[in-house]
Amino acid sequence: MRTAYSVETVRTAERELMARLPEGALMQRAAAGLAAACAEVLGRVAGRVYGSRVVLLVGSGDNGGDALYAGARLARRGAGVTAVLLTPERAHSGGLGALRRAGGSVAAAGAGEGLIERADLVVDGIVGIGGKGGLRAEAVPLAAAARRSRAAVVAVDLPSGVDADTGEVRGEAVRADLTVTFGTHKPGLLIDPAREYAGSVRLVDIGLSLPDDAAELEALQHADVARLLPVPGVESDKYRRGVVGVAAGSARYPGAAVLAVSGALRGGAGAVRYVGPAGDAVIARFPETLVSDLGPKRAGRVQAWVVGPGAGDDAATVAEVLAAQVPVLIDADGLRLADAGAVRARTAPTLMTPHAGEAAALLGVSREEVEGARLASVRELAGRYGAAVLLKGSTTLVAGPGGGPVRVNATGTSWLATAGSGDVLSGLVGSLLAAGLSVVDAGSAGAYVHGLAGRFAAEGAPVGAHDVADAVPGAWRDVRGVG
Ligand SMILES: NC(=O)C1=CN([C@@H]2O[C@H](COP(=O)(O)OP(=O)(O)OC[C@H]3O[C@@H](n4cnc5c(N)ncnc54)[C@H](O)[C@@H]3O)[C@@H](O)[C@H]2O)[C@@H](O)CC1
Ligand SMILES: Nc1ncnc2c1ncn2[C@@H]1O[C@H](COP(=O)(O)OP(=O)(O)O)[C@@H](O)[C@H]1O
Ligand SMILES: [K+]
Repeated sequence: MRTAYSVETVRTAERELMARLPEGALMQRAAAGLAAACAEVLGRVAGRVYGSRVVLLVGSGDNGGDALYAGARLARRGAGVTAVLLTPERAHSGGLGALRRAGGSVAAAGAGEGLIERADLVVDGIVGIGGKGGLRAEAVPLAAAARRSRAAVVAVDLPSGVDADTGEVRGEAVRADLTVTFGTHKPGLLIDPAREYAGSVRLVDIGLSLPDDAAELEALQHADVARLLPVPGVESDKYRRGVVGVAAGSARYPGAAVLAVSGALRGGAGAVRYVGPAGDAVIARFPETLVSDLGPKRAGRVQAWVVGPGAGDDAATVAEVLAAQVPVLIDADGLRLADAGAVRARTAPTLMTPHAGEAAALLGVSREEVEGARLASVRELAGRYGAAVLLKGSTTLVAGPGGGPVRVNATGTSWLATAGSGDVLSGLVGSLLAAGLSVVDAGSAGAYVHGLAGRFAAEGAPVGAHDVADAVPGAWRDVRGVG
């Protein structure tokens, strides 16, 4: 499991560690890791460190100090290192001394942009976890020059200008090819839009110890998901594996029912029960489905329900499903049709799976506001509804009903932005619920497998939602390391 911690938690852990170490030791650890990563990048872009051109963008805090000490290490290996100081009177004095002693120099006022244009590597040490808001005016032209330049950009701890705790980007920020972060991931490195600014992320261990229960974010990895995915035992039968009910589709949108069932059949439940007006279309495509036209209450036992994909205006079915004493996943039209009081009153677990537009409608804000503040939005929805919430998008977030770390999933690909792929996800996750996973585990493991399936199906070319469903077994095998 990959975890990310808030700035406050990082600061506390840093203080504790610093009290036990000689002064400056932590910064030296950070600088050593940063310099090693920069040397690798220089090997790729300039062929070697010796003789390469490195520009350090140095702000007024310790983030700039890291950049200066790393720059000193590169200068000792023969790189031509020049520091551009954003506030010369407040630059880290120890780091500046080290850089000068190693043969590095400080740029003359106004020379920054020209230097960046000719550089092989730009090291962004403008601001790290001490940053507030977007880049300040004096840093904006430098960030723009770095973007124009053919130089590689390595961000120190965080791309300057992004919010470490939320992933929000208000105003200008540095766009990095690589971010070298210290001690732990910060939430902003894992959540869009900031995640995109970070490029790839490398974690340098500086010896911080962080409490397991204080993580802000958790990102499942293959091994975590492999442990969660249900696998039938020798004594299993279809009922013991769980039956998932799918109440979806309408005369207008029969395809949503077919796609939700296609996901459900690949999600680990022993049987899929379909309820709704698209039974013929479902059976034609998936004859193994148990189809009923009696409505959710009389359709027979299920261990979990999925309601809402393509449901049109069928509020009665949504209400009937919400009255069931089993886990319920509410998606798409179901989110609009569900009575908020009925959702809050449920005693069995509930998982809501909006995309940003649906989340915006539920919260009464704009889509852009949700996309700009995903973490706050998913937590707010979970709190309001007393339900788990899976917010879809480029990084999918899953918040539990009672707080705790939010799960983040980044296995997806933008090729998944295709009509109906969310219906496949809802069926898949519903099936995992029926198999007995908790709402947060089902949502995050389902999003993981679905994202991977999207990648496998697309491989760089457009796909339809049914291709994603077809790729789920391959993703599942990949996660389990079989086949
Ligand atoms: N505390 C420690 O022991 C360690 C800290 N490390 C580094 O130290 C950083 C934190 O250092 P600081 O607490 O000094 O904080 P930063 O260096 O992140 O930033 C603080 C400074 O930036 C200015 N600033 C704030 N917002 C700005 C903005 N939007 N644009 C431009 N300037 C802005 C502030 O006026 C302040 O002077 C970490 O991100 C990491 O890089 C590492 O060396 C590891 C060890
Ligand atoms: N840019 C993106 N990058 C990665 N995944 C994405 C992106 N856009 C959408 N997705 C994923 O694709 C799926 C789309 O679901 P949704 O928006 O509900 O579509 P639909 O309602 O058409 O089924 C979700 O799993 C979502 O996380
Ligand atoms: K930085």
